Amino acid sequence: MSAQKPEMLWQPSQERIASTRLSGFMDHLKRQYGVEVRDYPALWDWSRASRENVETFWSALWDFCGVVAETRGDRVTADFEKMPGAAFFPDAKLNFAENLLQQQGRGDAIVFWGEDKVKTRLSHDALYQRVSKVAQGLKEQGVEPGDRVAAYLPNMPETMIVMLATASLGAIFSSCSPDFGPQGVLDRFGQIEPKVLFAVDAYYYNGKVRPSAPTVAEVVKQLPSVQKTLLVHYAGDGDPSGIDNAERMDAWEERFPGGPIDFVQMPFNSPLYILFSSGTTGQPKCIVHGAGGTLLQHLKEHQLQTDVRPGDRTFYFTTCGWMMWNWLVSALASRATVLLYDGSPFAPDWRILFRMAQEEGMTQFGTSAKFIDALGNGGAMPGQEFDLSSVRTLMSTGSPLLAEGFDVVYNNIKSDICLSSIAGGTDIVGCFVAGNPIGPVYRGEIQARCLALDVDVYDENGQSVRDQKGELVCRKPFPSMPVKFWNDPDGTRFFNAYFATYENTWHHGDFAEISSVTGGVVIYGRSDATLNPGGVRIGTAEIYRQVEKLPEVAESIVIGQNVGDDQRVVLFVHLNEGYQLTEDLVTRIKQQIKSGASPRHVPAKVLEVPEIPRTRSGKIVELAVRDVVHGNVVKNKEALANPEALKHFEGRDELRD
Ligand SMILES: CC(=O)CC(=O)O
Repeated sequence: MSAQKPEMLWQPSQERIASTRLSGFMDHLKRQYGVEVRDYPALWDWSRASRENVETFWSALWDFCGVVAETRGDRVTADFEKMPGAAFFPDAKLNFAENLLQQQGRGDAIVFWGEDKVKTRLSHDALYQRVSKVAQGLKEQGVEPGDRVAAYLPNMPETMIVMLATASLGAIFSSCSPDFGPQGVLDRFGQIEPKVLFAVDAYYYNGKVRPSAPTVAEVVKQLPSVQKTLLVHYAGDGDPSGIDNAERMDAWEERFPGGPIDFVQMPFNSPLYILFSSGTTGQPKCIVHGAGGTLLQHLKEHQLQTDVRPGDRTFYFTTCGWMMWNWLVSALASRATVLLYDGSPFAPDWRILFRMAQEEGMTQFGTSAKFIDALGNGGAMPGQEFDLSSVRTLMSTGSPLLAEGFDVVYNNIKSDICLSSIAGGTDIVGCFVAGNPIGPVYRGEIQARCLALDVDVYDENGQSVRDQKGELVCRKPFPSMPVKFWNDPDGTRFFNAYFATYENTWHHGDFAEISSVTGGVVIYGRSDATLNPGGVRIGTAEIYRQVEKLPEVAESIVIGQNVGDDQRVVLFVHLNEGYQLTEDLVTRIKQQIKSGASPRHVPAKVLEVPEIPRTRSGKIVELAVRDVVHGNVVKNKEALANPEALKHFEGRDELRD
């Protein structure tokens, strides 16, 4: 990125700015704390400048969002100068579920679509009662604070109910989507030893029923910690008889009377979730997130970065095996309705999510860069076919949204919309960089660094740089840092994951750049996948951006292959139907990369593959492909949605010379 202003694609009107939660928060800061800032850049700068400001920010956010707690305590931070080690609200006691169950009445708490087959909705009162019953059932089962409850469930209301019931007891919730096979589930739940398992009988994907009960039966046999399994009846026959110690969840739940929930008040940092790293380089890491940190981080991201308002209807396309599920469900705490969708986003075709947006009055539409690319490549024009007037914000994550993806959103979906490309991930159950509802959107740029996060980009010497690629870091503590890794008693794995590179600084592992002109951010890929031909670091997204401009290319994956003491860039392309990788196409691909990026980016080899391997949450796996090309074992193929695709990269003659 040069120090130039990219094209501005959208700017909020003055009325819109005035109506945002963020403007309300800025007023609150002014009235309560005398902090006066004119715009987002000034607010961000103030919010992370010193310990005092960070503390004021989080205190103000707590009040502004109306956090419910038994006690907040006087201290906002302890050991602030230590990373790891710093703590937020060390004297506070609260319950996460209580904060998400504040609304009452017959309005929608959850709306659920299971592809085009199932539509259900649950009111706030009904949700509360179901959570109450399940919490009573879990209590009878002996679940106590700190115990683990696991869910092998689709993205359906029961998953939220189980999570809320677990959290109401101060226990720890962990989930895995039902597309994982037995080994994938055991690699995850085997490490955390849940006491109770909730699992689905079958689910829908791409119009077909996919049975899960046989996997559940196999998993339960190898998970001795599980004392009881509750089978959720969804797309199967609901028969639990083949599973040890299993019962149907609906019948079990009905045995309990419900009524007021006794929310156990827990320390701010008590574990709420265990999330799993993708596990493509070994056993998945079990990342433990705290109740208070998750709550505050999501309140901030929803209300201030995404403008979620009371009465909104918030949607993110996700499974419950991805942290965007945890992110989405917290929207209840901002008094929004949560819209859940389970299945393929193309079932029966690309229209389904836009139909949901129109029929359900969606206000925030969350998706992935890959979905936006697919719409663009397929020439879909959702804005012409659907009334998307309710949708104010469109979010994208999963991989960097390239500049062309911004065009698809504004040309094909909606012109008056805040496009928030967001990035962070499982490690922080949230974002480092995200939207700014009161500022402009520039083509190809993430709008802003998130409030109260001292995000920067460092060069290899640990110096802050602008308009230059480097490592994304965070220089001060923040509430949603993980509490710890499970089974890491001395914290060594935790330290090595984030704090070993720069002293007292979070090293995130994204290769990124901050513009000195707009303050926007571009992410060029994961830093462990960067290419290094001739000693120059190149982010993989720099290459994807060029290659995917060619209509023949459906997708691509690029790696650095070690040859002698150097590295060469090898690009694999998956072509759209009807095309072949002719010499002419290879020349045009190289030409596009050379003119669009630089001669250094041009791959030494361009090879065709019929499929690109990806994780179950849709991320292409450059490191796994790199391993295969170098003849190394891919450690955890269970993490992949299509592990068989790896064989197309193995032993390729073209890569022997
Ligand atoms: C917010 C994110 O960064 C989500 C992801 O891509 O994992």
